[in-house]
Amino acid sequence: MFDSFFARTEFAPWTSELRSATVRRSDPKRHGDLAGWQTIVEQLPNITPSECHLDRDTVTFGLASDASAEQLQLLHRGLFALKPWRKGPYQLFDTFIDTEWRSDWKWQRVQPHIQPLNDHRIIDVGCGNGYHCWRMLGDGAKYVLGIDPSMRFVVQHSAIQRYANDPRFDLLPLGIEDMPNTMACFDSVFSMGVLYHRRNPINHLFELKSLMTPDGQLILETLIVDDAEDGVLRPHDRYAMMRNVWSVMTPAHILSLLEQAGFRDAACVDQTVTTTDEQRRTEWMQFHSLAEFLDPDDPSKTIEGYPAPKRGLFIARLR
Ligand SMILES: Nc1ncnc2c1ncn2[C@@H]1O[C@H](C[S@+](CC[C@H]([NH3+])C(=O)[O-])CC(=O)[O-])[C@@H](O)[C@H]1O
Repeated sequence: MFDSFFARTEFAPWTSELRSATVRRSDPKRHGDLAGWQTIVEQLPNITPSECHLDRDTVTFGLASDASAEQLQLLHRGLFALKPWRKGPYQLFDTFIDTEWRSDWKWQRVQPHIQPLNDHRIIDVGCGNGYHCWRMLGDGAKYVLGIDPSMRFVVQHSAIQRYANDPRFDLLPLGIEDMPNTMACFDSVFSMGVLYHRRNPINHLFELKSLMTPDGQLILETLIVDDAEDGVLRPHDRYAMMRNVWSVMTPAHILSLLEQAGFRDAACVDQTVTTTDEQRRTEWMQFHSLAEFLDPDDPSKTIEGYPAPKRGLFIARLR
């Protein structure tokens, strides 16, 4: 499943460390459902897409006319069985995957503020099933490595790669903590929606820094709050029903952490409140979504009484 990454010579110095972590993370004993998901992917029909579009809001592989009615039905059934699909949207032949998130909206906020990605080698930390990685390739990136510890998302990616068959994109089942700290070879380092999941935020910034080339750019996107004591809101238990949110910081606090971690020219270039149009329940993600995580009497608050989710986008460099 991960052979294409391990065949790349430019990562040879780190291959053995990354291979051990990949084997450990994808151990079927840790994931009761993994074998079943892999069988679903193996049983997807063989169809060759006549065209692919990575530069569209809906990342698209193939046309309905590329396959028989029976193949289209098998494809739809297989992809649907891999739900919940959180990040997208995607179109595979005649199947439209209407994901929980309009991830294209985030990309529209990011794209105008970053250095062109032409010929960049990129890492996307916490990439989910890889929606934004496809968009990076659509914007001219040379190669994208996505990492995400969730095996379900890795398997969803392998279903898409079955049709995309694109050697410029690998997704490994890794957390940022699995990455070697000497792998400074990425021109753009993306960390979107991960910082608040890390117990030690400045440590996360150092981890990201260690992956960057000296001229590289950091694109950091995370939950923010307008005000908090000492700049940090630490949810007591859950935040918008999420268990693993350790801290939500003010933009000023995040900028100061970036400076402490040795980044230059750090700027907060966008702040956007997440709406129930951007994150919502769909046929492809049938669990509760943002509408159920907000106070029904006051949608400016989460159900726990904290400020409702707002996201900040930060750009920084090393020199
Ligand atoms: N230690 C970790 N290391 C790496 N990834 C992690 C870790 N812990 C959790 N994740 C992964 O980080 C992702 C966070 S979602 C953002 C997805 C995409 N980036 C987006 O911007 O839409 C949050 C959101 O919904 O915004 C999930 O896929 C986790 O599995």
